[in-house]
Amino acid sequence: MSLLKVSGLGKSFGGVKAVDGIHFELAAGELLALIGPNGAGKSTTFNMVNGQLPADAGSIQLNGQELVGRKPRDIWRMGVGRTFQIAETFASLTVVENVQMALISNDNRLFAMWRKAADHKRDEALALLDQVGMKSQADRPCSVLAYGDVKRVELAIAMANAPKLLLMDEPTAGMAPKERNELMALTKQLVIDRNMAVLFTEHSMDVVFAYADRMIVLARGRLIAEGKPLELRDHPKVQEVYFGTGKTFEKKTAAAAAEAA
Ligand SMILES: Nc1ncnc2c1ncn2[C@@H]1O[C@H](COP(=O)(O)OP(=O)(O)OP(=O)(O)O)[C@@H](O)[C@H]1O
Repeated sequence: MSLLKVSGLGKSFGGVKAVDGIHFELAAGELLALIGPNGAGKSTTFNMVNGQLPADAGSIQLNGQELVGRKPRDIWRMGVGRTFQIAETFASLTVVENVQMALISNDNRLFAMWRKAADHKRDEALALLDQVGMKSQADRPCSVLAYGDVKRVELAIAMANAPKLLLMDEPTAGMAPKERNELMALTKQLVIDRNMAVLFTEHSMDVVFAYADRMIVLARGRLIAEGKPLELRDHPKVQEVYFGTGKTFEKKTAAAAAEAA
């Protein structure tokens, strides 16, 4: 059975059908890219999956349990996580303190306890940092980290809730190609090690082709294609929606095709 099953999902804003009856599934251990040009409905879909936006129509099931109609906090407790950027106020905390905060909040402990409990969950936080390669920088303030390292800490924070499904909205935005590849390779490793599913939006086709197990393509709220990235590369509808946006897929050269075979 799929971990996530989305059927007939729809949302309109005034007369605009932002998401128009889409269906897709996602299995544990899978990285699924959600792509599409600006205004295609990607953010609206994300916001319905984690409960920030109520759906007008359709169903979103996690392990057979309906998410539509539930509050974001309940959906988070059921195992749907989301990466959030470390807020400015948290930049003053150290790397390990940021992860401890996430663990404490997951335990529903009062924030007020924090000051008295600086060691609380430290070992657990260090174990999470180890998984993202940031244990050695645990006691540095987040404010001094390189951008790629901040992204790793954000991943560790998202892991504190042990999500079954992690939503990542443009995880590699603003990153240089090397950092981008490192972050996605790490994400893929976490997906495998934890048998977790990831749904991510991405503007870089290089990232999608290199790391996504499957991709779904939205255009004007409709799902126009679904499949393995390299199989969809030359799909006429996918070519069409990207045409003129500067993000057209390049046709594979004979040499590249031979290399991939
Ligand atoms: N709160 C809102 N109120 C009114 N219209 C909205 C709202 N949110 C989204 N829309 C409209 O719904 C459509 C889909 O928007 P959405 O943000 O989901 O697209 P997207 O694929 O995430 O785009 P981008 O890549 O630019 O972030 C667009 O036409 C957008 O203008």
